[in-house]
Amino acid sequence: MAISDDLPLMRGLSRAPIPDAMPLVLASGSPRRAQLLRAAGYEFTIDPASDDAECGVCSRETAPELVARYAYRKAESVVRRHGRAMILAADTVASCGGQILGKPHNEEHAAEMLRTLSGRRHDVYTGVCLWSTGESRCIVDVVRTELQMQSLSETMIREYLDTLLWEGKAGAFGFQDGNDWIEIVGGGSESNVVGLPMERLKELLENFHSVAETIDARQSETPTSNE
Ligand SMILES: Cc1cn([C@H]2C[C@H](O)[C@@H](COP(=O)(O)OP(=O)(O)OP(=O)(O)O)O2)c(=O)[nH]c1=O
Repeated sequence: MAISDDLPLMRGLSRAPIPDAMPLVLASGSPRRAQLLRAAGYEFTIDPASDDAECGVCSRETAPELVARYAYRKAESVVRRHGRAMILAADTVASCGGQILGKPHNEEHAAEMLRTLSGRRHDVYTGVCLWSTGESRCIVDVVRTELQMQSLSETMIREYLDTLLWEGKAGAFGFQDGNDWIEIVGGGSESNVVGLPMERLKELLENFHSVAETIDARQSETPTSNE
């Protein structure tokens, strides 16, 4: 098994201009999101969202609703620190059999998640929020990618846990980790699985002026996604 956390070459890594040539700010501490943006040719600065942007789980929330809400909250948590800028935030979870799998708290939690995913179809959802501070307008969108995990033995799970590659990854598994345990079903977005749907991001930037909503009208709620 490879033990590199570098991203493999991915499809769909091209950039769109930032509306009104605003400076782009990535409100994320995820190394994968920064790597994807760099690989696509974006110039940006990084200002990670507050940790408390991810607290407060609503028990009846679906995975797409959760990632939309968290992406919005992450963007909101950095907005006041910036003048005229386009803020980009995202949140990623896996969803399997009705369970939402976020980042594991520890090794045993990671082992449980891998046992849940073993041999099963599941989805990875990433919520993306683009927030233009200048006009106080934002857009939140969610992309789903369907995946198939092969059956994992306890030995495979323990060996993977020993690499520590599960740390900080939703569902305790990195699609990019260099083994062939997991496959995308039906040609979905690879970059979405790794934390930022680059194809959708480009579309959102290209259409920002026609799709973004004013922040006041939203009253801090996030839209329900169709995904
Ligand atoms: C499913 C999957 C997720 N991930 C990562 C992407 C995200 O970094 C992470 C999910 O956690 P997030 O909470 O979405 O993001 P983060 O905590 O890393 O960063 P921030 O909140 O500052 O934006 O899981 C992979 O790297 N590979 C995968 O295959």
